[in-house]
Amino acid sequence: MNARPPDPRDAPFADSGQVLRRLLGLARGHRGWMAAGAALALLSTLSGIGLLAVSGHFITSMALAGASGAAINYYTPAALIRLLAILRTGGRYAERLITHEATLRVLARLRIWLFGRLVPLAPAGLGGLRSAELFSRLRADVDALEHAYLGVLIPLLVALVVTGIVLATALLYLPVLALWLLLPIGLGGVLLPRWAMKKGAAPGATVVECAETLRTLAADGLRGRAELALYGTESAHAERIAAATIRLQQARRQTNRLEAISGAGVALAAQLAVVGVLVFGLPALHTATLAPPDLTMLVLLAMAAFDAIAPLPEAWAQLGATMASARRVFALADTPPPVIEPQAPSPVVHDDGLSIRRLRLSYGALEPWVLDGVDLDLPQGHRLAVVGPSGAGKSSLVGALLRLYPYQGSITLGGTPLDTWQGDDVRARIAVVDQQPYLFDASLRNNLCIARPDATDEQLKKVIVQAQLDGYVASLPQGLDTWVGENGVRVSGGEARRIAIARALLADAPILVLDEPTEGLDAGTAAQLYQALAAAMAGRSVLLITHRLGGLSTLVDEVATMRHGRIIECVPTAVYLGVFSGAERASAASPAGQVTGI
Ligand SMILES: Nc1ncnc2c1ncn2[C@@H]1O[C@H](COP(=O)(O)OP(=O)(O)OP(=O)(O)O)[C@@H](O)[C@H]1O
Repeated sequence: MNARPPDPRDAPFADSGQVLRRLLGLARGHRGWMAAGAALALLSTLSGIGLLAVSGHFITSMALAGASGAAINYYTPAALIRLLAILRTGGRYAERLITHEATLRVLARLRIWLFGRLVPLAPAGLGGLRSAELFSRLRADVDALEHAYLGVLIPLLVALVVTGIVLATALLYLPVLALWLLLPIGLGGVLLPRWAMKKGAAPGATVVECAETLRTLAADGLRGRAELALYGTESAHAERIAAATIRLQQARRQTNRLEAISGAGVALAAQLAVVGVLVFGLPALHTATLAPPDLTMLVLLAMAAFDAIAPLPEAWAQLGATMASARRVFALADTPPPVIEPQAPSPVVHDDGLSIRRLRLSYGALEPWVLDGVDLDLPQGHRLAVVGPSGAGKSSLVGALLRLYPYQGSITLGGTPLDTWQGDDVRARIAVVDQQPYLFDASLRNNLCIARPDATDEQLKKVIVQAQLDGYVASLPQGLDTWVGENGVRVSGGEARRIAIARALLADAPILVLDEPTEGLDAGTAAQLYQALAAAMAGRSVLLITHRLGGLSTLVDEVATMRHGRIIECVPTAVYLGVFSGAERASAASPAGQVTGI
């Protein structure tokens, strides 16, 4: 139950064919769009090639007819040229529309799929990844996967069909030419792409890795810009960005060099093909085994074949980066959830008594136990404070209660083990105000309504008063429609905490867990808040985690002291506050003096 979550960055190298097949599997439901896009790409390419070949043939025939004075039928080829021109232009337009529609649909599906796989991993399974890295996988890596369809599958299909047609035509007119063409086609269409793919794998993966490092450094630098400026370390941070940029540039230079070499290689192969047509075609003209218009047509067809082959080496060189992105996405998606949902969840009970026995929790296989045998009871309707020095494990206890982290020992809710509950059912019965509550970049109303999307104005008003926020909201010109900014930058720490308390109260859960709810509040507001919470939670359970002793007796019946991941005593609040003076108790609970009176 307490296995260390695997680090997604240690993903084993999976073979590219498997990765591509898995990507295609995820495109299920949009394969019709993908097939239509591929069919249109073929139609427009073949129309273009047909246009070249028919025009060349027609112009040569006209020239010969003009020279010899013979009459030829020019209506049919002229009509065919017009038709092919329309098909090429219209086909190209429709191809762009449909292939992009297909790509966007597949990417949207991939993103939703990946997000769905991430949800059960949070927070325990994502501990090794920073938010910028996660964002990078959800956005940049998923976006890079479009190359698999637009840059690899379609060009490969088009090149296969086109070279097949060109070889078949050559075979029909001049079999020896078909044999010769195998050489430049093999060079430009098979050897160069293989070489480019092999050489492009390492720099491609470096490009992806450096781009992620740069995004992470930029995001970190922006978030921590005040600290960097304060300690004068902007230049050190800038140097790390510069180092990552240089590595990225070097890798890009390598991929560009590969593209240039393979582009030159394909151009050379195209020349070889044309030379071959002339070398074998001209003698055939003399022996009249080939007509002059057919020779023109074969020259143009050979050139057209290389228009289809030209994108292959570059596509294969970029495949390294695409595969690196795909592997990172799959490695993340395949991380097993650290907290496993039960196969047959227990039915929801209506007794909300919590009982904790021999609870142990660590944040990784090699990490120490931060909870090491906690025994604690919170019967229905009771209110308990857990106090103790910083690092004692108080917040970790909340993580275990919410089934956010795997644990050993037992926690029962209404007599039923918590690990037989669905995580969502547990979280519907326990509302939490976190130590660092997160506020979304949205209005105050939106931030509150996360707990209850259909909350009425009356319900909102009630919890705002209970959380001692009414004065603050009344002072806002836009009231509940006030924007709180990214992670609540436009509200103070104390206001953010009270918004989180109002949000938790709105959830109307039978158990309320408050982690340092009075942090950032003055003594008067804190005392009023405790009073209001005591009234709001009458008959329901409260678990309060705090360093501050002031006003405790208003809210809680008992105080449990935690030290080194264990509850060392649990006594009625009056006893706790009465036996020793506040100062003596503070030093008893925390050698560092972190448990304080307000
Ligand atoms: N996500 C995490 N990953 C690894 N270690 C963690 C994590 N969260 C907490 N810890 C460690 O667990 C120990 C207990 O932390 P916890 O936050 O539970 O203590 P606390 O009693 O709530 O402290 P405070 O009063 O300062 O909030 C600490 O040593 C901390 O470093």
